[in-house]
Amino acid sequence: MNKIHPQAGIATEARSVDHPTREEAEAAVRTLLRWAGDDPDREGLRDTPARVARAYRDWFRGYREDPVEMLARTFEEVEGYDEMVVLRDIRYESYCEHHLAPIIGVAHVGYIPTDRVVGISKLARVVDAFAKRLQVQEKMTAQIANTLSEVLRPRGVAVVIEGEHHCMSTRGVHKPGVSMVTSTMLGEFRDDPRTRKEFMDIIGNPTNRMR
Ligand SMILES: Nc1nc2c(ncn2[C@@H]2O[C@H](COP(=O)(O)OP(=O)(O)OP(=O)(O)O)[C@@H](O)[C@H]2O)c(=O)[nH]1
Ligand SMILES: [Zn+2]
Repeated sequence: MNKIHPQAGIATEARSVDHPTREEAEAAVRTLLRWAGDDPDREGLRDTPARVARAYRDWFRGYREDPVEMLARTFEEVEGYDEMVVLRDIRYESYCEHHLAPIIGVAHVGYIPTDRVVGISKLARVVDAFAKRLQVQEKMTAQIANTLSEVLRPRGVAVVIEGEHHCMSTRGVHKPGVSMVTSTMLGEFRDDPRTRKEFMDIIGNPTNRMR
């Protein structure tokens, strides 16, 4: 079951799974090494299952992070600042849930505060908390926007994500340099075309940004 945060009704954790032991995880890596056509007992590969198990803890650390808690501390003394706040070009590394291949790109996050703002590093932390999981880009975009909207209760939230999917560039259709662009606009960003345009002007033209 997902852990539902009481404050916001947001699913903040992946489904709790029957967590394997480290030995089981390493055995699975040995199997994949054999599947690749190599010998897991040769010297160079002997420590690889342990390394991969450790790497998975890093690549998928988002399952152990709570984006709602990250947004808990806010600041009210902003002299009535009520214009758009934008953090652009937040580099992220995520993983395609279909092939386990990297999705690498940048996220742009904007919101219009009501009476309180959040530390800007927290916006980047929320991006990472969702990125460091197995993802579909559309879902990641919506999760980031919905979390900011439900926790901060701002007048609007905009999230644009660009991603190069390595499952498309290094295998399958083999199309390097293609970027997928997704967006979720909520509140004033969705309702007011001028607000949306101001945000899009601030983040600029996505073309070539990732290269
Ligand atoms: N919409 C969307 N599609 C994705 C994302 N990541 C990967 N995909 C696509 O998911 C699809 C999975 O298609 P399948 O036909 O089941 O898998 P496949 O046979 O490996 O497909 P190919 O990649 O075309 O070789 C592929 O078209 C991927 O390009 C994503 O974040 N969003
Ligand atoms: Zn993929």
